[in-house]
Amino acid sequence: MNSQATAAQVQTEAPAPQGTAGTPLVGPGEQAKVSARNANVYYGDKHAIKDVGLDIKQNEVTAFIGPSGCGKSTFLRCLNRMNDTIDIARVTGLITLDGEDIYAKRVDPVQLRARVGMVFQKPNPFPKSIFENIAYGPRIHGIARHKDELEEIVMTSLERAGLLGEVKDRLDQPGTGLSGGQQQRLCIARAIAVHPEVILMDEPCSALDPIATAKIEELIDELRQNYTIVIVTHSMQQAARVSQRTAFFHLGNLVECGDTEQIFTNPQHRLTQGYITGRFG
Ligand SMILES: Nc1ncnc2c1ncn2[C@@H]1O[C@H](COP(=O)(O)OP(=O)(O)OP(=O)(O)O)[C@@H](O)[C@H]1O
Repeated sequence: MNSQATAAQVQTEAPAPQGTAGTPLVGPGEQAKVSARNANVYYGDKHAIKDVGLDIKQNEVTAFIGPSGCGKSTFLRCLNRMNDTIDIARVTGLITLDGEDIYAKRVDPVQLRARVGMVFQKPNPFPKSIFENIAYGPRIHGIARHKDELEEIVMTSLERAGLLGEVKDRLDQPGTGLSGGQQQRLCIARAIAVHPEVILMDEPCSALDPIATAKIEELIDELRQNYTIVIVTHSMQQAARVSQRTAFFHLGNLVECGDTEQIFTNPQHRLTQGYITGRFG
């Protein structure tokens, strides 16, 4: 695209992004794995997420970027009802998984969170053995019927999380004794063990060194063959490396969402351009 066209397409108005509140964002014939329409989140009087509409495609990595406090984590938590655990949080609008309203009365949030797993900023293994960290979820969700099956799930999950080789001889040792990067991969293995369809990651590398970060990024790329992944990140380099789609948030608005390459090379909104070029944020 030439620079004239680019300049013409960069909007100069304040963030009232067209098409983010309710229009379908996936192409014709495409089914979004997760969709939001007119999603709002309030913490008491504070309006933290404002009329957001977004489609998340299956087997892709979608990155949420934007300045601190813009609502990335709040919106991420809408996608598996983690905001339910915050007393003052209120969510309105429609959020669907495979077309079904996840806030419908019949939906059990615990079952939902097995389908839409979460990995947090700080690795948070349970104070139990490596084996038990993984086995706990399948056991309480009734996924494994007997011991052999449980062992199989633990091994497969560790393998998929790229951790099996490092821990196979110490499965009975505490998960908290692993390095930070290993702990985060253990948390990813724990999420995988209950057979999720979507994995939400809230700044999963922010507590890790560059080598551990690179391992998690490689893992994210592998995992998207089998899962739909949404990642909140402060690192634009990370968003560019791991995601196929990027959504830029600002002051609770979804300003722009598109192919990652387009967002980073040809953003449509001046706020996105300002953020990715480091002019604010
Ligand atoms: N539990 C809460 N109670 C009240 N306000 C909250 C709560 N959590 C978040 N907020 C507010 O909602 C807004 C969005 O916060 P959120 O953590 O979602 O932003 P973020 O983009 O993820 O920020 P960061 O990049 O710094 O993690 C902020 O103004 C924040 O202060």
